[in-house]
Amino acid sequence: MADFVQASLRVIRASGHSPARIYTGLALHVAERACAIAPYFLAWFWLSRSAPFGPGVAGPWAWVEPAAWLVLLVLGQMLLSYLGQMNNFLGGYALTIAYRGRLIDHLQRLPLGVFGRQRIGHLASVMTDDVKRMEDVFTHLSAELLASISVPLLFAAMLVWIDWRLTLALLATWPLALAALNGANRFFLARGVRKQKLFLETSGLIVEFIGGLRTLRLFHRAQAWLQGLDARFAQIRQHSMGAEAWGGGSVLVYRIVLEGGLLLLLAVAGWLIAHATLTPLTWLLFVLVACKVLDPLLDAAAYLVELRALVQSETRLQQLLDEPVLKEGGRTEAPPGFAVSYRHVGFGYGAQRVLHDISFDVPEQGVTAIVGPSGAGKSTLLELLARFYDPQEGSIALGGVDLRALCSDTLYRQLGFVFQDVQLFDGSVLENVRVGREGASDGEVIEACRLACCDAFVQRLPDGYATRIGENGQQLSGGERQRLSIARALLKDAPVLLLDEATASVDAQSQHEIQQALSQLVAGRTVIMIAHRLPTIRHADQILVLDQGRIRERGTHASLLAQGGLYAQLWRAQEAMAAPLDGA
Ligand SMILES: Nc1ncnc2c1ncn2[C@@H]1O[C@H](COP(=O)(O)OP(=O)(O)OP(=O)(O)O)[C@@H](O)[C@H]1O
Repeated sequence: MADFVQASLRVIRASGHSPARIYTGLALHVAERACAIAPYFLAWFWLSRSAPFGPGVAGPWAWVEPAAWLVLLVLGQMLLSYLGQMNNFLGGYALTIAYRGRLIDHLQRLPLGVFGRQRIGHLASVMTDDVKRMEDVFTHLSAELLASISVPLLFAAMLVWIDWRLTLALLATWPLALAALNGANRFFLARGVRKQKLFLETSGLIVEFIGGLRTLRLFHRAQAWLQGLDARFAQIRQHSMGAEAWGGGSVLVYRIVLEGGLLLLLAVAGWLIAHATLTPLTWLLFVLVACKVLDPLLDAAAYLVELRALVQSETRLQQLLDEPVLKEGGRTEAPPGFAVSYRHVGFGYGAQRVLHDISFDVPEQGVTAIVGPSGAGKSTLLELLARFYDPQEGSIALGGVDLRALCSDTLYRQLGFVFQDVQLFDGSVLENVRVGREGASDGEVIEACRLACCDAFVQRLPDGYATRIGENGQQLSGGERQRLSIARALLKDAPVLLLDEATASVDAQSQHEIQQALSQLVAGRTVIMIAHRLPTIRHADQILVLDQGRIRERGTHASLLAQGGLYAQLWRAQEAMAAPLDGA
């Protein structure tokens, strides 16, 4: 319970929204519950004052006052219930909207490197399922839980006043029952963490399975994956059954101990009646009320599952909120120039060191190409310039200004990107290219597409530039997607261009068209490009050869060939691969 309260308070704090409305709703719910139980005590009170139980004589109109009170209580209960619910709904939704806004804002400020593919399934689950759970808690569960707890407490307060001995008998088993419930809670919480982890891993696998189904089926691996998923489900089932068997036992103990209070009550009442110290009316009241007191407490055990889920969801959301955001620099004006310099840059993913002591300069409007074997750290080197991450050692400057001093919007305004992994959205071609520059006219977008050699294939689409291209542009070929991303970059017209050449994976005609589009794009810009096909960078001003995270060689194409080192080896290897094809 303490975990639940702390988790709820953390959510309230994180949302930055006033919880006044929720508290009002909860207070109204308690008042509503008080109206619901009041008739028992009023009946006891009137009956104990009048015949045959009390000294008074019931007149013909004696029912009028109790009836009026009853009507008043029912009306009050209805009104309080309505107002309580409204306050809880409105307050709960407003708070969770603010909380979700805070999470989205936080996500937006995380370093771009955090959104690696492996995290998308996890993030999607956290941002939908876990936030939805918070919404349910603040709009429904908290009120129901408070009602479950407040009813027994209100009853107990009244019963103590009527007969403390019977009340004591009724309450005597509560501490033991609560201890059993607490034990069950701790047990479920510990098991639940592992179960949730299994769930999250499994949903990540399902996302990956659906995303990669085409490849898996083509390679006849779908069945093997399904077996892997089945094994995961079996693990979850086994884990859940273990948890239910043991945890369910504790809940059963809680219920038995709680209901044992009824037996104790009857025994004490019998003893008191035998000693003539208890009126039959008070005995009747306690017997009637005892079940009403216990019912909500028994219900409270059922909320245990939801409380546990809430605590776990909140933990995951808090972990997300605890992820360090990208430190924003204060400088909002563009740097005075667009030369790039890396100084003693070192970087690693966790314990794995990927870049070591990297220093180089990219002159303004010059083309610097990065080549090297797979896994050498080329993409990482480029991503550091876009602040996907900050270097752990050394610094990177644009126009002489350290990237960390620049506001990220200012930095991104100076950078154009053409990466291998082109992200397209389920909108029209026009909308997708316009992502490059908000507010660009249709004419400007079409002109950029024309320069990027997109016009011909776009015209062939059913509705031309208005054609919707499906989620992530699945209706387009790799080369077409690539050219749309070049059109975007052309439209953005940023002075610095980061290019991850992807022509290796497309056919010769597409390669030619992409090359043509790129030559439009690189003109007059500071360019850093990762090159996979060495012929495309023969004319680069500078070529850096990266190997195992270190710059092994640097120079022009001719000077590197003359050196006869790694670059010359790579060149010869590519020539040898191309030769049979050229000869064919
Ligand atoms: N997000 C990440 N988390 C952990 N390790 C990563 C991540 N991205 C890359 N790596 C690792 O860092 C090393 C360098 O990767 P990087 O993608 O920078 O190399 P690369 O030279 O661009 O390779 P390629 O030419 O195959 O794309 C590799 O060992 C890779 O496994």
